Amino acid sequence: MAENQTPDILYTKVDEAPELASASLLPIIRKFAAAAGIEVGTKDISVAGRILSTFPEYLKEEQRISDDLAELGELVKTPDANVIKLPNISASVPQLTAAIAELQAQGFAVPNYPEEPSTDEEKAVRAKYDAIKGSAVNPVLREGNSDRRAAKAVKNYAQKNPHSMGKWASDSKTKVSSMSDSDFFANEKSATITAAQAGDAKIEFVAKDGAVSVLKAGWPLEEGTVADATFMSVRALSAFLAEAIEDTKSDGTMFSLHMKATMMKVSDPIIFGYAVKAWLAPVFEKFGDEMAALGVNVNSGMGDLLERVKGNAEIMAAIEAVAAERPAMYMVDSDKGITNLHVPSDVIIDASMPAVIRAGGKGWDEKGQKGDTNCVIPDRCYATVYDEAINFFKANGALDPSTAGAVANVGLMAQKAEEYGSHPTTFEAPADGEIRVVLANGETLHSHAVEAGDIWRACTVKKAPIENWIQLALDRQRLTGSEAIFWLDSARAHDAQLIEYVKPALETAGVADKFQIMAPREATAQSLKTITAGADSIAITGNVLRDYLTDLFPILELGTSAKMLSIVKLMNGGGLFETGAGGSAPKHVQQLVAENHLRWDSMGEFCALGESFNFLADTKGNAKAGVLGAAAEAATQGILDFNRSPSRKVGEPDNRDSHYWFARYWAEALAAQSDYAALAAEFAPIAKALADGEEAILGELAAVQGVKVDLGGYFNTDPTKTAAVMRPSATLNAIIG
Ligand SMILES: NC(=O)C1=CN([C@@H]2O[C@H](COP(=O)(O)OP(=O)(O)OC[C@H]3O[C@@H](n4cnc5c(N)ncnc54)[C@H](OP(=O)(O)O)[C@@H]3O)[C@@H](O)[C@H]2O)C=CC1
Ligand SMILES: O=C(O)CCC(=O)C(=O)O
Ligand SMILES: [Mg+2]
Repeated sequence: MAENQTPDILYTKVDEAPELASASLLPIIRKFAAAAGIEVGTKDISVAGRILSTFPEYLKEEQRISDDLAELGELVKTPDANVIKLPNISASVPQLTAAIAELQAQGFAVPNYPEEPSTDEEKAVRAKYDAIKGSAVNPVLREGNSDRRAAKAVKNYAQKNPHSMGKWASDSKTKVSSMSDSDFFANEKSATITAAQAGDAKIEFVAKDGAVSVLKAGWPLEEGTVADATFMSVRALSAFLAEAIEDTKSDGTMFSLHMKATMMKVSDPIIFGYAVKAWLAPVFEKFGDEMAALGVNVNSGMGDLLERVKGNAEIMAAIEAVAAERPAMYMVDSDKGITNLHVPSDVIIDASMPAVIRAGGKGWDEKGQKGDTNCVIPDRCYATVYDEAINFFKANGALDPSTAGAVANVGLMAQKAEEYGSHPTTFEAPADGEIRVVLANGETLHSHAVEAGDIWRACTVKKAPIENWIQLALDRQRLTGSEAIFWLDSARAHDAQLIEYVKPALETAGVADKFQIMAPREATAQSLKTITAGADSIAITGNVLRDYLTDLFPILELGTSAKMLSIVKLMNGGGLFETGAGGSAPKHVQQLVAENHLRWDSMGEFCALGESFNFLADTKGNAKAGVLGAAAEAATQGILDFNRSPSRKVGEPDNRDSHYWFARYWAEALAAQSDYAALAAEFAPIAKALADGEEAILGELAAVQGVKVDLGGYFNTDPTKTAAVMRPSATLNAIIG
């Protein structure tokens, strides 16, 4: 590779558990790749990295770093992209402010997050931080639709080694509660943009007196784009939340709220804030002004609120008095007193609802007791999936992972598709009035009468991504012969527009009989029936259901979504290989710091690695990459066959042990192959050294566990300290270099 050229493969530097894992795994990957002349570069997309690259003017020359996310965002639009993307933090405001404080303490003079920006400078800083906040990475890199599924070997392993499942009682009181009206589902309008309507649209607010203000101008709508608008009435939301709290109390269950405040970074923290307000309603009635003066912002959660009011004994007493009257609360960490409402990013629906369902409908309350829970999901667009799953398991008992088939997913994700691209077009109504979408030709596309504070949003999905998604579905169905269902609700405005694309495409391809179109509730019931019978199904879904289902089904089938294969065929020809379908597992970092055991499972990385090398082989005719890819697949199989995945408990093999085994099986497979004699010769002594060193290496890895460790930071760890913690085997390091 010539200098200054993009490396053959780019591996992302992220945060939390997967980044710790990289400190051990990446040196191994680099060594093996280098032997085949393949360069593996890195790009920093961590939240700390994004903060530092955004504020060069606040930093000393030597502290400045490049804007790697912007560079990657360009690269994924080219056929040369070959990116291995690990999960990264999508920061809520409390996470963002914690990261800022840590960087400042480390000597980086980045500005504070302006809670209430007033000067122009503060407003500019706030706008920059808002671009770092929430799901700021994935939508930039996802220039393709997603193909998420369990590799055959992973699925076979799960069937042979079924994980534990909670029991579902038919009289379980666990349920899903949603609004019955005035939510996003009820108010949705959708249309497909015609040639005459295409061009830069704007979003306007029309006050009661007729005054028009522009909420967003220059909003490009291309021909063929499906453009939606909807809103949630906050008056109805507040009434619903108050009722849900009372209902939970009379059920004798615990209250839980499941949102996606990270990807839906504008709307969902607001909804979360209304829940905090509803929970503490009597306190707000009495002390609303005092709390406002103390800078309370409910959208940041109860944790932030308590921090601000803790000096006021009266308010604290009022909060305690309310707690005594409330139902039990679903906890994030009952030992530490962290509730569901503490931080908006602690309970994230895609991971949290499957965890409840896998546990047999159970959560943990303040006393650390297991119990049934009222799962509050205000909007109905997708809540029906969980409602139906819960009904299904109440009626049929828990899924049996030893016999269950698999639900794979083909997700419409490219180019900020659907709700997950809506944050720049989400607004709180400034007053009572009307919000409308006005097209380039002057026509009003959608309009809604709103009340002050209502959460209005518009979102789009473009024609080329829709067509690409349908094609991907056709390909996956043809390759597998599985049941294939488009999860689309003909009674929902947006879905009805998509069906207008899907039906003719299926007819043209002559495969209409191989696909079904079902609303999410019916599709859930059908898919669960199919996998219960041991067969497979392909869920062809929009972006939100892609996210939800690729945690739900793997967590039920495999025990975790960490083992998913997550391929994004980029629309311009490149490849983005996401590792797993889960997140950055903050719990795992806490455990590592407390007892030097990292239970992160790198199966997602292993699967992505094989795919990435194979892709390099296919697209660049790099035969050596193909050999490395096949050997990486054999190593992945070895991890499964010999049970080398990390254990959850200190004192047992962890993430680092699994990397040793991966390196060993990889080297053995390379030494054994005959396609490239030179590679075999190069890896034979490495394989031998790894085998000869087994006892020493495993001993050195085991010896370090059980004590506290220091990483020199949380968001911006010290690379030397992290490497020392994650690479504690001198014997292994001597072989890997
Ligand atoms: N693609 C991406 O970039 C994604 C990023 N995120 C971000 O990650 C953070 C945490 O999100 P959260 O919703 O809590 O989800 P996580 O998936 O990080 O955590 C949920 C649980 O899943 C299990 N888990 C996840 N990955 C692994 C793994 N590789 N090995 C073993 N177990 C695993 C762990 O459970 P156990 O208790 O069993 O160990 C973990 O505590 C947030 O900042 C979120 O925004 C979230 C999803 C995707
Ligand atoms: O980008 C994010 O915030 C989370 C992404 C996610 O959960 C997913 O893609 O499954
Ligand atoms: Mg997800």
